[in-house]
Amino acid sequence: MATAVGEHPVSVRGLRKSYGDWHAVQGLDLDIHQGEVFALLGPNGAGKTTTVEILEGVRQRTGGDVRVLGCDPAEDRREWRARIGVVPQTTGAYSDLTVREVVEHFAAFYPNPLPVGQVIDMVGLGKHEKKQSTDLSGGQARRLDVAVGIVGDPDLIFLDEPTTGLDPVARREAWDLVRYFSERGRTTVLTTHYLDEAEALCQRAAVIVAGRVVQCGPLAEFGGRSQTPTTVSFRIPPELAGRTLPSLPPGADPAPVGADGVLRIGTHAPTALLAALVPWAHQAGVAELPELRVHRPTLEDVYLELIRQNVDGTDRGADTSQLISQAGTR
Ligand SMILES: Nc1ncnc2c1ncn2[C@@H]1O[C@H](COP(=O)(O)OP(=O)(O)OP(=O)(O)O)[C@@H](O)[C@H]1O
Repeated sequence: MATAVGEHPVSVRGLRKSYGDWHAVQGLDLDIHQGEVFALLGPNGAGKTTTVEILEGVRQRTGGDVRVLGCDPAEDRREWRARIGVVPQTTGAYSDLTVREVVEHFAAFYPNPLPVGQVIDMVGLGKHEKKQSTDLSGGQARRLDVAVGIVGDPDLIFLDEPTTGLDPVARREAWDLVRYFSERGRTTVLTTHYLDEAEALCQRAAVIVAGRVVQCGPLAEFGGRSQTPTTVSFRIPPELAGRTLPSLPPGADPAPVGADGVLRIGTHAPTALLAALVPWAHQAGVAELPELRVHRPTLEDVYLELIRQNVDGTDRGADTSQLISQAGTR
């Protein structure tokens, strides 16, 4: 029952899922390591929830091999299920129970649940524990979903867009909760459209497009981010207009100045580049370079580029530009 030594908590090979003639997941491979917070990223309709629900044993797969905590999730076993926590994408309906009653009800399914009061406090519902769950606001109801997902003190937690609808403070609290489990060696699979969330919490991520993994690895290296040049840019002031640039560090690559009057220089040595530009500007009487920016590619930059390269009509009926504009905005 325990995950064998050397075995990943989640291991997927050639996963396929079809809904009729629609192939939502088309040969997906994935390994999620023990103790990591792993992000599943991708545009709407890419197959993330389908994949996660197959891993949770909620949906049946069409093909491929799946191991979760050493078991095939299609063979639903009570002890296996007790080791998994799930926060689904949609908010649960908990009928006429108070917050405390809901959490107590779910705690009873697990052999070693966390103390109910502690869980309610952890999700920030301490003040509302006597409230009917049906009377909670959208964000409070989402916190209750998280409480239900973690009360069993799971070894592996699936969080499907857990912070959608939460206010910024509640989002940070939810992040702390993920860190709490991570520090206790638990494994978390986080599906999110918030790239700042992925960057704040996750060591590694996979981007899924049209049911396939198009990129998987450490977020810091995504899309060759660590090797991509930095761009130094500034608006050219009248004093520098028409002047020849100073001698720049090797590899610096100034782009032709466009109609916006901004000079952009790609470089792997931004500090050396600035060290050349600053005395050059001072000599011309320019103490401050207007709108000076040093821009390293963000996760969002590389993500959008990945989607641009790989989108092939992921959402039925959606055109490509719509998919790109959805990416990272939800
Ligand atoms: N029960 C179903 N019957 C038919 N098609 C489905 C069903 N569930 C999902 N799909 C389709 O499978 C594709 C993948 O859906 P899925 O919910 O896995 O995407 P997702 O990546 O989680 O999207 P989102 O980011 O919008 O939550 C979509 O095109 C969706 O319409």
